[in-house]
This record gives sequence, C-alpha cells and structure tokens, in this order.
Amino acid sequence: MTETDNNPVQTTEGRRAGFAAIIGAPNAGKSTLVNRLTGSKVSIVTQKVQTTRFPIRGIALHENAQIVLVDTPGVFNPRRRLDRAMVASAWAGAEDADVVVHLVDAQAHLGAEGRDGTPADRKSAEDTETIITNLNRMGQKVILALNKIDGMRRDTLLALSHKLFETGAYSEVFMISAETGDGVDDLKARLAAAMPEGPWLYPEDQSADVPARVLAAEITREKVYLRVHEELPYSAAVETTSFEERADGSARIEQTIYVERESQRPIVLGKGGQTLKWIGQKSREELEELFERKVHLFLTVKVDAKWQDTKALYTQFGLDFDV
Ligand SMILES: Nc1nc2c(ncn2[C@@H]2O[C@H](COP(=O)(O)OP(=O)(O)OP(=O)(O)O)[C@@H](O)[C@H]2O)c(=O)[nH]1
Repeated sequence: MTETDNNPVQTTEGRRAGFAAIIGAPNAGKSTLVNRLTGSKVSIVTQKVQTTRFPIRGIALHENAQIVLVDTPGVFNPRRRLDRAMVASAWAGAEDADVVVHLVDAQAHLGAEGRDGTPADRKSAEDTETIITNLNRMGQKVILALNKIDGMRRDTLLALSHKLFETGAYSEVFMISAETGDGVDDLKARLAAAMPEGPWLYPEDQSADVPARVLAAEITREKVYLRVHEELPYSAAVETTSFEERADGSARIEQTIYVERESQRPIVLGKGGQTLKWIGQKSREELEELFERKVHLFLTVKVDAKWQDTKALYTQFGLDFDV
C-alpha cells in the first residue's frame, strides 16, 4: 500500500483480529447476541430450542479489531451421531478461540431456583452446570455473560453472578440483554481487546456477506447429508460460489457440491437427477425462510480428488462427521 492510496497506511496499523467462541445452553440467546454484535441477521432466532444447528460465523468490528464469532450449537446430552458431532464441534471451536464467552440465561437460572421454574428452566440450569464442568476442564478462563437481565432486579442478579463466579470457571462477568442491547457494547469492547494483534482475517468489504454464504452452504450440506449419508458418509463439501441480491428483492445463489471420486457423482445426482432435485428443493425452501425472500438456487456437482487436503480447513467451522 502506498501513501497515495485512499486508505492511509496508519489505518492498518495496530489492527487486531481473532476468534471469539460463544457457548451456552439452548435458548440462552446466542443467536440474538451474535446478531446484536455483528449488526446483521446471520442466525435464526426462534423460540424453539436448538435452532442453531451449525457453528455459524458472524464478524463483529470494533475500532481496529475484527472479531470472528463462532456461534456454537446448543450443548446438550448427545445421543445421535450427528448430535455428538455438533457437541464436539462446539467444544473444538471453544478451545481454538482467543476468547470464550459463556452465555447464561439469567431468567431461566433464577426460575430453576424458585418454585415457579418450568422444566425448560431446570434443563437450562442443568446444561449450565454441565458447561461449567467442561469449562473447568478446558483450563482457559472464560467470560461469563449473564443474559436476559431486562426486567430483573439488580440484587438478584448480583447474587446469581456471585454464585456462578465462585465455580472458578470465569475471569470476569458481564451483565447484558442481547435483546435490548444493554451492556453489549461493553462486552464487545472487551472481546476486541482480547483479539491478538495482527492483520484482519477477512477483507473489510467481504465481512458482511461471509456469514450468509457460509450459512447457505451449510444448509445445502445438511440436505446432502440427510439424503445420501449412507452412501457418502464423509465426502461431500458445499461451497457458495455466487450470492447475488437481485433488483426484484430475490436472491440468486450458486453452489458447488464437491465429491471426491467420479463414482460418487451419480449418488448425489440420483436417478434422472432426482436426488439433486430433492436437495435443491429442500435447501431452497429453508433458504427462503431464513433470508425472508425468494431464492433461485443453482447447484453443480464437481469431482475434486484433493478435497481431503482441504478438509481440515473446511471443517474448522463445519461439522466433523468423523466423531
Ligand atoms: N427477555 C430476553 N429475551 C431474550 C434475550 N436474548 C434472547 N432472548 C430470547 O430468547 C430466545 C432464544 O434466543 P436465541 O438467540 O434463539 O437463543 P440461542 O441460544 O441461539 O438458541 P439455540 O439456537 O436454540 O441454541 C428468543 O426468544 C430470544 O428472543 C434477552 O436479552 N432478553
């Protein structure tokens, strides 16, 4: 870069970038927090538990820092193989991160302690205990973010924060409301400070559309997995090659499904292309719901023998089906 560039040299100096893992029981408010931190809609927010089915990245910017958020899937007791993969992926994401935030639903926690607690409150408190046990095992100090403080009494919150802090898992406590944004700026500044010095991990102008592309690829990959996992357990990857918003408000998405061997292509295509059609249809329906717009989805199947080599990179934020 030269002095004559529009971006003067000093803007890239003192930059920070890294990963922040957000871990928490289902329904703790992780997606809401990620959306609040990034300012964009990257995760599905719903009343239903376990809607975050894959680790989605969002990118938050704070002054000179780029914070790549690893939005971990719900941590629950894994039964099915896919669930185990998700839990393993959650903890792997946490261990690799520069900073870990444990998000706790303060309202559910207090509900579980009182007489009016619902079964969901008790489950949430149980999950929090499981997470604390794992956090202590991990050996890395974690930031406790007590969420949903809106409408809660300060003294009750302080007592809860004190109790959780005594577990020894945390280095500090933030009280936030992901919904109203209360306390979120302070947490964001803290995450920014925890990022190591270095160049940004993503170009500035790409920050906004990375999550949507990754999310769209994960949705199609899930459909591939659902349909052909018996014949093709580990060897498909999906990449979003183009994501365009069109003037009529719809989105045109092009994706490539990679398989390792020529013999695997017909598995994904199916008889007369029926399997690929099913994958495309299911994925498009979910993408339309997620992006709240009409989606034109174009899928291509390619053979890439080197896929195993790039697998490590790819699975960094995806599910590891080898678990
Ligand atoms: N009152 C209140 N509700 C919140 C707050 N943050 C999130 N919620 C609500 O809690 C519910 C769960 O939020 P999500 O962001 O979907 O939670 P999650 O942890 O991503 O959930 P999973 O994806 O199921 O793991 C939603 O109904 C949110 O509107 C908050 O600060 N205050």
